[in-house]
Amino acid sequence: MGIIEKIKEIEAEMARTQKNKATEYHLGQLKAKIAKLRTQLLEPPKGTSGAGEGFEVTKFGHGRVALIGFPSVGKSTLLTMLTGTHSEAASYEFTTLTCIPGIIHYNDTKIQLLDLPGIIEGASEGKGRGRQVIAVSKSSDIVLMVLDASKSEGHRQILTKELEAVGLRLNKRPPQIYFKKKKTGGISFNTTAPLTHVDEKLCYQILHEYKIHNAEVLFREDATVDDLIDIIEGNRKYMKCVYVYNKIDVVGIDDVDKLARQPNSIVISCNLKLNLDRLLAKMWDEMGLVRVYTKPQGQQPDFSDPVVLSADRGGCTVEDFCNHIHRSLVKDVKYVLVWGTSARHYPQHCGLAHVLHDEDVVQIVKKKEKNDGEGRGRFKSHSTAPARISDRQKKAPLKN
Ligand SMILES: Nc1nc2c(ncn2[C@@H]2O[C@H](COP(=O)(O)OP(=O)(O)OP(=O)(O)O)[C@@H](O)[C@H]2O)c(=O)[nH]1
Ligand SMILES: [K+]
Ligand SMILES: [Mg+2]
Repeated sequence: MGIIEKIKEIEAEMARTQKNKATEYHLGQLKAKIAKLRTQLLEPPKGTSGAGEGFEVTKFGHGRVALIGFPSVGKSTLLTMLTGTHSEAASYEFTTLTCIPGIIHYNDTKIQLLDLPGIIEGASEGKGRGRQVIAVSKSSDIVLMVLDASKSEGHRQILTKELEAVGLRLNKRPPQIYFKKKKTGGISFNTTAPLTHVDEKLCYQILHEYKIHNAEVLFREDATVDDLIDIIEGNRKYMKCVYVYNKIDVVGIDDVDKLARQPNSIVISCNLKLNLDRLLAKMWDEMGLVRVYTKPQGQQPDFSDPVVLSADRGGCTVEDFCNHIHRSLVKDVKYVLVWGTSARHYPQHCGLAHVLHDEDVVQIVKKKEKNDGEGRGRFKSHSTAPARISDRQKKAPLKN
């Protein structure tokens, strides 16, 4: 029996089983069995990288965004509008068959946008080009789930389920469960919050299913069996997702209003060019990119050429900033001067661990270089509340 058949069989057994206190342990075990099989399913076939022909697109720019959605919701139309790269659009389904990259220039950063074939129910089990599409989505920083505003709301749930089945968790944070496998000592089960979904016995059973007999488990919140399985599997990817409802030109205003009020959602029309600027702003915000401008001593920073950092990709500390400029720079740094919202006063003397904010300005002071003392003077005299540098910059140049 193939893996998919095995999953189907267990799903059928779960559907047959009544949900109550007595069956709780059995159902938990079945969930773990399915999770194990799904992980097996994700392993790329031997001798391939998993992406497949037409899907191996080189990463480019400061971040990557994937367009995911049912066929003919307008993904390719949107890519063409936002990037200027042409991607074939037509009224028939499965017009797009490969991954088509385009570039969005926004806020002095470059974002790679990927158009993908439409996916359908069963994508996680390999229907259509589901597996390739999912592999590409996992490689991106955020997902834009494109939906047809005139079609069933159920599409969003179906797609979310398909992505969950392959280990993607949209707009969720990792469960607050500490888990560590041990060599000996048995299972130690602890909790710092009252649990209503999982008890010690259920936890043991799930671990047993994974053949884990020595481990430390600490629940820091009222997590579920699914959360526990996610932590044990350890291969989940937590991603931001913006729900993009396209084609609002063919929907009544009341329905548009309802969709627009849902969390993480934005309503657009490619045909009428409606709201595309708000979509870009939302996308950019969700990516959490941090632009840092370098200021050479005695000169103004170049505000058109930021170093772009990200908390999700590599981090946003002064050290990350230095490593971005040059790998060997960190060891020469004495301290840095920082202007911007991360600084308590201008300029603030900061060490390598200081966390930078978007639009901060940084001047590096190297170990052997003599500091002229100007920084310290300003440290005392300047107590203005930090503001975005780009706003301040228009009024007065930065000294140092
Ligand atoms: N009414 C309306 N139609 C749109 C809009 N955007 C795209 N379309 C139409 O929707 C159809 C499908 O567009 P595509 O861009 O090919 O959709 P897709 O999601 O890339 O489709 P596949 O590649 O087949 O998955 C085309 O006929 C578009 O002209 C819109 O804002 N409003
Ligand atoms: K289409
Ligand atoms: Mg398309």
